[in-house]
Amino acid sequence: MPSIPDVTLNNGVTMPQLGFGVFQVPDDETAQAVGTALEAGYRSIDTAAAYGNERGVGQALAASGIPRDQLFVTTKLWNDDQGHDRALAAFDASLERLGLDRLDLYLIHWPAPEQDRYVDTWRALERLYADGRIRAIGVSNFHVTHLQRLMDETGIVPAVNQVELHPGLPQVELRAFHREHGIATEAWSPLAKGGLLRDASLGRVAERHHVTPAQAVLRWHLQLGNIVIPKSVTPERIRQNLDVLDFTLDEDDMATIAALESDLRTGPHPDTFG
Ligand SMILES: NC(=O)C1=CN([C@@H]2O[C@H](COP(=O)(O)OP(=O)(O)OC[C@H]3O[C@@H](n4cnc5c(N)ncnc54)[C@H](OP(=O)(O)O)[C@@H]3O)[C@@H](O)[C@H]2O)C=CC1
Ligand SMILES: O=C(O)C(=O)[C@@H](O)[C@H](O)C(=O)CO
Repeated sequence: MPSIPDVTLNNGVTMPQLGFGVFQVPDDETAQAVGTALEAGYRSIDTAAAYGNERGVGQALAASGIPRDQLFVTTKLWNDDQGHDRALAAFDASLERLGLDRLDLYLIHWPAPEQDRYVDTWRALERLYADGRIRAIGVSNFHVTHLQRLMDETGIVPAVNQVELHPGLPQVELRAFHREHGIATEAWSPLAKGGLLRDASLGRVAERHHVTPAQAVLRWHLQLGNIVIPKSVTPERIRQNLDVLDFTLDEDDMATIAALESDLRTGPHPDTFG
């Protein structure tokens, strides 16, 4: 199987374009799922303090025997821990649960605009970055207004914005803003939580390439330049979602998948959540 391509972030750090997400995987099942993913070839793992499974992720990383510099670990700061000092403490707690002394990517999970603390929180992440405790810092679920404010008030451009993104919600304008400012786009729920996979037109694209609908959707993301972190607890699907590197969708295929746009949101709205 070809190797997973890297994306170079705006500070020069490289991140695998295809990783493994663990939302809603219970902590005591996480080590097994992440272990299967690492065995299959994934090297990037996406978790969050809010998922309650950082310990399970850490156990799998430790058990894998894979050298630390070949792994890319992301976790996220939960909304209750926003604010400068709380963020510093939350970071220490996440690292302790993960069993790591350094993180690859730390994200503010949601802007939680009603709290109005994401700029202060961002300054804490900048400090952790300056101290060499995180290789890259970014945000999640930020819209253009939130990104613009961070950049205006701090001058530091996030390396990554992880947002809900799939054919039903392709985030065309946000992706254009990211491109303009050198922010990498990371797609959460890249499979729309499984919701679009029975679509007939998607099925025809998949059939043409002898792949599954999920593989066609992941390939669509990769060709758009998105970083993806599909989640599965099913070993066969974990392996299948990685096997998307040796076929290419043509323009018609890409357009067919793009036509699934329907303003579909599977998660909360960033302007009102948190
Ligand atoms: N920053 C944020 O706010 C958010 C971040 N995320 C991150 O993004 C990751 C992925 O998003 P998530 O919401 O989990 O949803 P996904 O879009 O990755 O879909 C996961 C669902 O699709 C199923 N599935 C996976 N692979 C296949 C396949 N090949 N064929 C058919 N069905 C499949 C899974 O089932 P099964 O497991 O039973 O195999 C599961 O039900 C999360 O795990 C998390 O890391 C997610 C939500 C919000
Ligand atoms: O999975 C995540 O990372 C999320 O932030 C969301 O799932 C979010 O917590 C949510 O769906 C709350 O209802």
